[in-house]
Amino acid sequence: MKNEGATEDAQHQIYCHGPLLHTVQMAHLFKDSKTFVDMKLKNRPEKTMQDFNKFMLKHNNTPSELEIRDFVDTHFEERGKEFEPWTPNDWKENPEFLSTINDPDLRQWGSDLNGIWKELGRKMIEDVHKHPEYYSIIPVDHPVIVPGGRFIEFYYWDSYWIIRGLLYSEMYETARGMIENFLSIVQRFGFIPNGGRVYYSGRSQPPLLTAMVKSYVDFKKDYSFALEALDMLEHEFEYWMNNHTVQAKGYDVAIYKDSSTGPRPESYREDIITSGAFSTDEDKEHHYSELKAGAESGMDFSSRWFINENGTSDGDLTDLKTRSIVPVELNAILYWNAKIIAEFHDKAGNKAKFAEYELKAAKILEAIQAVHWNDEAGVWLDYDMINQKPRNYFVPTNLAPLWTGAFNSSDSERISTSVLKYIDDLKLDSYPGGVPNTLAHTGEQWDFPNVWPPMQYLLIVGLENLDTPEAKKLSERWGHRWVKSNFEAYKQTQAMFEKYDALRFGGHGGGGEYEVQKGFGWSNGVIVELLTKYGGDLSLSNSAVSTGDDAFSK
Ligand SMILES: OC[C@H]1O[C@H](O[C@H]2O[C@H](CO)[C@@H](O)[C@H](O)[C@H]2O)[C@H](O)[C@@H](O)[C@@H]1O
Repeated sequence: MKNEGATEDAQHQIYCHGPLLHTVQMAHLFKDSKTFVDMKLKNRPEKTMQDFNKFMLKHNNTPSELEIRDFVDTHFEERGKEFEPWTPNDWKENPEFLSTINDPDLRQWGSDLNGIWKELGRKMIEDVHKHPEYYSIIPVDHPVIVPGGRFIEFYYWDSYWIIRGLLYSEMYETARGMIENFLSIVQRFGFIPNGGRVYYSGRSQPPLLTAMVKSYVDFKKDYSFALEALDMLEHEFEYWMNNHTVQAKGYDVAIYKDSSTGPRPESYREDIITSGAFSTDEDKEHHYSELKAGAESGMDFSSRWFINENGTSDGDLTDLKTRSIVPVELNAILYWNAKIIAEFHDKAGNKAKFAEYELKAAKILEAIQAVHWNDEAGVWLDYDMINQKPRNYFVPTNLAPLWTGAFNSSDSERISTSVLKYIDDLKLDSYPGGVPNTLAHTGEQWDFPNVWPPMQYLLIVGLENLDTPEAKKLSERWGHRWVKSNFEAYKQTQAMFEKYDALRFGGHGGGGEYEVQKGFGWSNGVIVELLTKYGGDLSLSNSAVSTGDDAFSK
């Protein structure tokens, strides 16, 4: 019988940490560091490690780049070997949402986006299930829709917007399969890794599985699925509450963090380079943890996570202090999870469990009010635990409680007035390409001028949830502008991008450590939903683009 522990250990020594990973990644054989950790092994992991040890001995521990390339060629297959061609069974040429779109060009675009689901589908070959140790991919039973480009596996938070898009496209079986994969992953790992690779298994991403189940259940009116999922949803919720909470201002609040050691395997060289600013191994290790916590937030990377010596957000990656910042949206999402779990228990008639989760939600809401709400700014703010003060910097997530319902609806009028004033003061409505993620120009991809689809969605839905005429009007304006700007980019390039440019109507984003990616899962999901929402009255002929002059009613 094979020693499974030793096999897993060897697999992790190749894909997650150790001298083989270090040697190959530092040789810079591939333009994108992620390429190597996605490659399949030609031999069992133990044999690969034995060969590597002999190889290092033979070359006196200093092999040349050519020799390392030769080692990789003889021991690894090119990336992508884990998948087989797949067309989703439930793909429909003409889902209902298309017929609700009046403008013919927008309708054609909606149809193109519906077609892209087929290109983004990935099904694993049987061998992955039989011999998972040869791969870095995490085996799952059902096919998935991936973000696209370099991202050829599932990503946790991306899947929320992808699944909603699939539901609007009536691809119920694919959407449900993706959720079932996640439920089985919670069973196996206790939580959901950042993405579908073993090298992502020290961290997660914003916990949106419960909201995915809620979306599915609302679309299909199928509460039985919610009840089947309940155990695992509770399990994931408890994972976050038990492993990711700290005390701030006397309240239990959640933060992003990571449980592994060393650089990110998929960006190994990049992390070694930035860690050069630190002299001790301990400081380097802290830096890696901050980077991985940033990746867990999904906003990798952003000045949002910088705290410099003066307690401000000016700086660079060496100032990352992700683990010392209490993020608004994470707590707002956990509140949402508790409320949804309570609702599912209520449906199931579990009175005690319903009350238990209502209480958990109420406690989180209290913490959000006390730690994040800021009267002076008029919105919620992240909290700096080092300097024990709020971080008054713009991020769309400052409005996250509106999206997840983590506010008292009886306060809507008051919140609406202050949030709209905040938006006005910061001139957030003045950007032709959408609301930027921050107002800081750092060159990092989650900073100015990049605009991210999930964050536009958060703002549009959040303002709408405020349910005041002014907030709803702005929500619709931003929704229309987002659709038109994405359409313009698509018209010019025939592509959907992972991020866009606030400064250019129809411009795509850039910056950060990898090239801007096309595809793109969450971008398509958001537009399919917005086309369904606005398609009846949205017209391209009236395509004047606001630069803020006709901003929401003042
Ligand atoms: O390889 C660098 C990083 O890439 C991922 O992050 C970015 O893409 C993800 C997929 O679209 C998205 O979920 C994330 O918000 C983006 O910043 C990956 O998630 C990171 O862990 C990885 O280090």
